[in-house]
Amino acid sequence: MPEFSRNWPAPAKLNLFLHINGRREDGFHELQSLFQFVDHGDLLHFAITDDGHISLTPEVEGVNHDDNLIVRAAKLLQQHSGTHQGALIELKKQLPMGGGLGGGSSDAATTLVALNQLWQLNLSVDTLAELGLSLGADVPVFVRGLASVADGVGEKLRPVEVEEPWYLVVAPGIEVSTAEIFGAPDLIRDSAKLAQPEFHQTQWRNDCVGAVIKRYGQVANALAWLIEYAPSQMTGTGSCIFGTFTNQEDAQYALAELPSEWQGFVARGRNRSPLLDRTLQP
Ligand SMILES: C[C@](O)(CO)[C@H](O)COP(=O)(O)OP(=O)(O)OC[C@H]1O[C@@H](n2ccc(N)nc2=O)[C@H](O)[C@@H]1O
Ligand SMILES: Nc1ncnc2c1ncn2[C@@H]1O[C@H](COP(=O)(O)OP(=O)(O)OP(=O)(O)O)[C@@H](O)[C@H]1O
Repeated sequence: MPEFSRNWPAPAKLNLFLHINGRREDGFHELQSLFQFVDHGDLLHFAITDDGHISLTPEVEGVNHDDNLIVRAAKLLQQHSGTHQGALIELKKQLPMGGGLGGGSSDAATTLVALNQLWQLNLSVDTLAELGLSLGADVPVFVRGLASVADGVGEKLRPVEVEEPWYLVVAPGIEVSTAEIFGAPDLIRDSAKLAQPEFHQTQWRNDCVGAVIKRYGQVANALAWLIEYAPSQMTGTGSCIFGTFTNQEDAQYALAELPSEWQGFVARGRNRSPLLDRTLQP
């Protein structure tokens, strides 16, 4: 049996705010968003081989092997570096998919960072982030591992230090189509650009939430429930929502009351991702 390098974290992200400032000619939206990580996510294990083959177990339900962002990230790294090494990859999927937690993007970033180290490629973080961008808009922030304000169409990142509260994340059990929400005629897309939006906490909001709750009743119901316990918001284009708590006990208390039709977890906000911490370990 090949030896596995275990427990590479692929944490979830939350968009603490998502302000949409305009729509470009090509249909993409100018936005400002604050990304923070949490200490909960998927876990990946890697064993290095010398046959060039990439395998992933178990398969992710509903995603073809070659479409999986983990496999695509590994193959992209092979192509870019010219290495003949391969990898057996095990995935412990814990994050709900299509929920705005960025699980697929985070898995891809962790694969890039871990294989760069294990294949001894010595590619820079800038190079890995650039490769990651070709896989998805949210991959670079996971590669860099620092809470950041994104600007432009999400590609410009500026690291920031913000509070690290406890969150109760609730998954209403449905997938929201990002393209549908960005295409919605009623989407708010004229928010003012703020010079340093992280300083204006009272103005933090998600401009997509109105368009989402109008179309997805489960998100509206979950938000109405959570807001009774804590200030609550949606992440990305949903469907997941999060309540912000000053301590773990209160978040756990609310989780214990969660209606059985929804899933949820309690996690701590992190300005430095668990992946960044892991890269410093053997
Ligand atoms: C908005 C965020 O949820 C913030 O975390 C993400 O950046 C969305 O990332 P994602 O789910 O990987 O979505 P992408 O595959 O990049 O984009 C899906 C679709 O959303 C729309 N889209 C996305 C980003 C953006 N700045 N403007 C857009 O209009 C486009 O129609 C695009 O085709
Ligand atoms: N390893 C993977 N894990 C999850 N989804 C994957 C993976 N590889 C490919 N996908 C595809 O990516 C889609 C989006 O998954 P993901 O969990 O990243 O969504 P999300 O949390 O809504 O992300 P975002 O916040 O970027 O919108 C899935 O529906 C699935 O088809």
